[in-house]
Amino acid sequence: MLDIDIRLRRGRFERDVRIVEDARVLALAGPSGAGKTSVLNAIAGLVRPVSGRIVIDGRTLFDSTAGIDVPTHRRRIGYVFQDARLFPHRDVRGNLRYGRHGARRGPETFSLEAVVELLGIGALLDRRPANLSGGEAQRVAIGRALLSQPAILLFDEPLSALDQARREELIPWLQKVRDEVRLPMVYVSHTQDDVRRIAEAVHVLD
Ligand SMILES: Nc1ncnc2c1ncn2[C@@H]1O[C@H](COP(=O)(O)OP(=O)(O)OP(=O)(O)O)[C@@H](O)[C@H]1O
Repeated sequence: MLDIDIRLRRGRFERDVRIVEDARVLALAGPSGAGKTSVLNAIAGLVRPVSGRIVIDGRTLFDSTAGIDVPTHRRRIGYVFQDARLFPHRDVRGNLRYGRHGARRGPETFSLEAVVELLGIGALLDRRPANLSGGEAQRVAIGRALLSQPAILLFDEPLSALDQARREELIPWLQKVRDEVRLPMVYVSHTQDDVRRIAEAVHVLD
């Protein structure tokens, strides 16, 4: 599913990362500063590796030898961050619709109705982000990512800004997304508990 062999450089940080993994849902673990976010950003096309290749689900996104560097907007990435990063001036419906801007023309895999149903956010559609709990905001952020019709979902510590109760609330939704959308997922986390409950395999960057 994931075939990554890259050299990363971020300022003075430099390391080789090699991940060859068949599992559909992979967790990336490891200490702070190990390069987890940099790997996600390299997959998303936001950080350019010095060299190497990134192949996901048979699709080559980057290959320095072959001169391939697919632009970010063509990579079909759904990215969910620590904080939901919703637009404060738009209601939930408006935030979800924004996800479609990034979508390619063509058949829609994830419709607004299906995403609202999947994430249980129908009652929130007219609310502004300021009136959502952290967990609700993350569900909307996941919905927005799905509406961009991604081929892969990237999660960068989606629980880490939430308190324990909200984490417990969000995990079943993440499991539902994992089981129902069947996309490749790369899930970065510091904590073993959510890794164990969400991922099929773990790759440790140390
Ligand atoms: N734009 C940048 N310029 C210089 N150095 C950077 C930049 N971005 C990241 N780094 C450095 O690259 C290294 C890896 O950072 P990265 O954020 O990928 O690690 P991480 O494993 O995700 O860490 P954390 O768990 O703390 O989020 C760190 O040493 C960081 O300081």
